[in-house]
Amino acid sequence: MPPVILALNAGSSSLKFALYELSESLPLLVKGSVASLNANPRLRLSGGGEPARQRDLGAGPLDSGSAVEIAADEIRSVVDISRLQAVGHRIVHGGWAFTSPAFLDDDVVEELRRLIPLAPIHQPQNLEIVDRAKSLFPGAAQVGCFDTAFHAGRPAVARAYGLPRELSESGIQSYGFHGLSYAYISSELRKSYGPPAGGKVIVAHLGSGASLCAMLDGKSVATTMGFSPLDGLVMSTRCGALDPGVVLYLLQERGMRAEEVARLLYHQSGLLGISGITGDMQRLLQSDSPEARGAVDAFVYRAGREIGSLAAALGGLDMLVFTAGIGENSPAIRELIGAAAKWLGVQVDPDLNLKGEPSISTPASKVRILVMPTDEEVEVAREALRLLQGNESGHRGSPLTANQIYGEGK
Ligand SMILES: Nc1ncnc2c1ncn2[C@@H]1O[C@H](COP(=O)(O)OP(=O)(O)O)[C@@H](O)[C@H]1O
Ligand SMILES: CC(=O)OP(=O)(O)O
Ligand SMILES: [Mg+2]
Repeated sequence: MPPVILALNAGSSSLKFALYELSESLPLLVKGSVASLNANPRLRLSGGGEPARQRDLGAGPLDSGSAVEIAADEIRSVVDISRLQAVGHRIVHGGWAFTSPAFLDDDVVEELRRLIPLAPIHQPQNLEIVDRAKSLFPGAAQVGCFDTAFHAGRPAVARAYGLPRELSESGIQSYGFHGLSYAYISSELRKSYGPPAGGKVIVAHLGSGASLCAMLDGKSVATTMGFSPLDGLVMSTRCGALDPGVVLYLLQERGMRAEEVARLLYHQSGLLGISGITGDMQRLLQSDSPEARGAVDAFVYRAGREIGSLAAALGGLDMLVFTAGIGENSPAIRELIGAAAKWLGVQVDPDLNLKGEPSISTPASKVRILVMPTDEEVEVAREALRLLQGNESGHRGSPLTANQIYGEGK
C-alpha cells in the first residue's frame, strides 16, 4: 500500500483536513472539515469510498485540539495509520525566517511560538495542532507550510511601513497572509492561462478572515493584510484597516488594557461588531435588520476601496477572482463588490453569477471575473511533498535592510 500524507488547515472558524496518496499527483483519499468551531460545529466528509456525509458536533465551542482528534478518528477509519508518512500543517505566520516549508522540529516550533503575538487567534491553535499531531501520529514527519511565504517576494516598498528604519529592520513589516490559498489560485491560473497567469490579477479571498492579493504574472506584489491578520478588509470578527490613533485613544483615554483592546479588535469587531448580531456573512445576508445591512455595506465598501488600491499597485486590472467561503458561495456579495469596482471595467453577469459559474463576467466586461474554489489543503500537501523530496532549499529569509526598503545606494 502506498504511503499517505495528511494536510491540516486550521483557520479562525474551522479545521479543514485532507488525506492524499503520497505520489506526484497527490490522489485525494478523503477530505473533511469541522466548520463553525465557535458555535454549533459540524463535521463534513467526502471520499473514502462513501457518499458525502455530515454530522452535528453539539453546541460548541470546540477547540482546535479536539477538532483534530475528531479528524484523526475519521482518518483512522479510512487508512491504516502506519501508511501515514507525513502531516503537512498550514502555519499562519512564518515571520521573516520561514519563506519556504520546514520540518517542525522543536527549535523551529520554538521560533514559531515567538510569532504568537503577531497572529494570536491562529498561531497558538496551529502550534497546538502540531503538538497533538506529533502524539497522534508519532511515525509521521511534521511539515509546516506558511501563509506568509507567498508574499515574501513583494517589492520592499510594499512591505515596509512608514516607521523609523530600525523598527523596519527589526522585522516590523507587512507579511501578508492567506498565501497558501493565493499560491493555489496562482497555480490554477497558470494552468489555464500559461505563464502570465492572467496578467494583472486581484484575488479576493473572502472567508472568516478576508484579504485581497494583487498578483502580477502569478506573483504577489501587494496584499491587504500586513504585520498581523488584523489589517485590510472588514472581517467576521476582526476590524480590518484602522487608524492607529484609535488604539492609542483606547489605551490612553479609555483606560483599556492591551488584552482588552486585542479582544476588541480580533473577536468583537468586524461584521459581528458592526451588526451586533453575528460575524457569519450567510446569516447577515438572510437578516432584514438595518444593522445586518450596515455590516454587509461596510464589508463591501472596504473591499471596493481596497480593490482600487491594489489596482493602483498593479497599474490596471485584467482579472478579478473570488474565492473562500464568502467569495465562492455568495452571489450577492460578488454582485455588490463587482458594482463597487465598475469604474475599473468590472461587469458581473447576473445570471452567470447566480448560477455560480466559473466565469461570471459579461462579454463587455474589461475585466475577466472568475469564481474559483480554493484548496489550501492540496497546496499544503504539494509544498510538504517538495520538502520531503528534497526540492526545497530550506533557505531562511531575513528582515529587509534599509537599502532594500528605501532603495538607497542604487
Ligand atoms: N452561501 C453563503 N453565503 C454567504 N456567506 C457564506 C456562504 N457559505 C459560507 N459563507 C461564509 O463563509 C465564511 C467562512 O469561510 P471560510 O473560508 O470557510 O472561513 P475560514 O477558513 O476562515 O474558517 C463564513 O462567514 C460563512 O458565513
Ligand atoms: C489568516 C487568516 O485570517 O486566516 P483565516 O481566514 O483562515 O482565519
Ligand atoms: Mg480559511
